[in-house]
Amino acid sequence: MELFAAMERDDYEELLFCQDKASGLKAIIAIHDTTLGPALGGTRMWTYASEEEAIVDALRLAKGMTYKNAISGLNLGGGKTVIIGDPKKDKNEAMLRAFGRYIQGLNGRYITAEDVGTTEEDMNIIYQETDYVTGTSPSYGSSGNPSPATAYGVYMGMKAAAKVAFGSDLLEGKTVAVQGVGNVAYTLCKYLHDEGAQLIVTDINKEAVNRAVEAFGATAVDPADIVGVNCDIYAPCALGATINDVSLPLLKAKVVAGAANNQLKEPRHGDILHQMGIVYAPDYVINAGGVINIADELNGYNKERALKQVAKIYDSITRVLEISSTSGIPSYAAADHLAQERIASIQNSRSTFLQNGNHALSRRNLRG
Ligand SMILES: NC(=O)C1=CN([C@@H]2O[C@H](COP(=O)(O)OP(=O)(O)OC[C@H]3O[C@@H](n4cnc5c(N)ncnc54)[C@H](O)[C@@H]3O)[C@@H](O)[C@H]2O)C=CC1
Ligand SMILES: CC(C)CC(=O)C(=O)O
Repeated sequence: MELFAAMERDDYEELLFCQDKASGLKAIIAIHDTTLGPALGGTRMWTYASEEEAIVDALRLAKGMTYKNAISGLNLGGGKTVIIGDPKKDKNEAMLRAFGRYIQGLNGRYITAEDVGTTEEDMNIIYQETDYVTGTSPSYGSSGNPSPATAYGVYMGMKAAAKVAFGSDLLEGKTVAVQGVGNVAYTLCKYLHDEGAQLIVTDINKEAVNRAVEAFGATAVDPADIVGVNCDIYAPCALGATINDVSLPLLKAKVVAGAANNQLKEPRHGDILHQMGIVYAPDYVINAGGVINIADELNGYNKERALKQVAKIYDSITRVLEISSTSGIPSYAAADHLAQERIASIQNSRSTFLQNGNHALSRRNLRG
């Protein structure tokens, strides 16, 4: 893989490879863009088939965070980490602490949190080594695991998409097919069940499926069958790239709205969804609840204030779908325009001189 070419394509700032032989740490921190502020994005631990697959995932996820944070109105840039390994077998305290020291070395350019394969307890361990970690336990004054806030945002965004597709945002009586019933999707299923939606679920983890069947009376199907089931709404809530050439012809839903990052394998799959008349709630808009919640931590966490912000995902999805409809462009493209516009407007605003610690004048004053 040509690393610099890959970074140049989407103008990444930095790619950091972190290795610690004793603990087994092999991590990749990708920082895409810090125009709006420090890069904030979670740490994913996964058993990648190859180092290249891990790098590509880190890069794609980091760029997604830049756009997510921008469109959500946050003063944060985009970054993400992947740790190569099986979170059930390979994770250990020394590894997380070694990783924490790498984050500390970035001196605030990157702030981490949970993603697939990492937990609130892991963030508490990382916190032993760095200040630049969020999603630690509430006892540390933090907002805790971001998944419930993410689920709430997905629920609100799904309602907004349903309004466009079905003329009403009521989900009662609608059938929702959920791919992956992990941390986010379990809470999402609770919201949907409470509103009277019917659930069809799948997961590669049997326990996760059983939990949703028992709690919400969901119907379970095999992972290979979920995309083709008869349903009104399809909610991808596992890993990325599941909207692709294989899944698209099978899709029967009128709406795609779920928590997973990077749902479209390639942008052209978003074009196909648009041509098929399927209402697609762009992933990084609908799943921003976790980062919106966590961003509130940086000002001293207030749950009520944070969840009010998360609820606005309903308006963000409505706006994106309106632009898509009036401009005749796919919804993912409408979202990209809005995110790019915000970054450009900050980048292009007049840069008036402000004396700060980094300027030569201040350094001279400090030296006396
Ligand atoms: N946790 C959060 O706050 C946020 C999560 N996301 C994204 O949402 C998605 C889910 O995240 P979490 O719920 O936190 O992760 P999780 O690890 O708790 O849940 C993912 C679930 O998907 C299942 N899965 C994996 N591959 C599958 C497949 N091929 N078919 C069916 N099931 C499969 C896993 O067994 C697991 O139960 C991820 O893409 C994540 O990046 C996005 C924004 C925030
Ligand atoms: C705070 C995290 C939930 C942010 C993140 O990594 C994401 O939104 O994917």
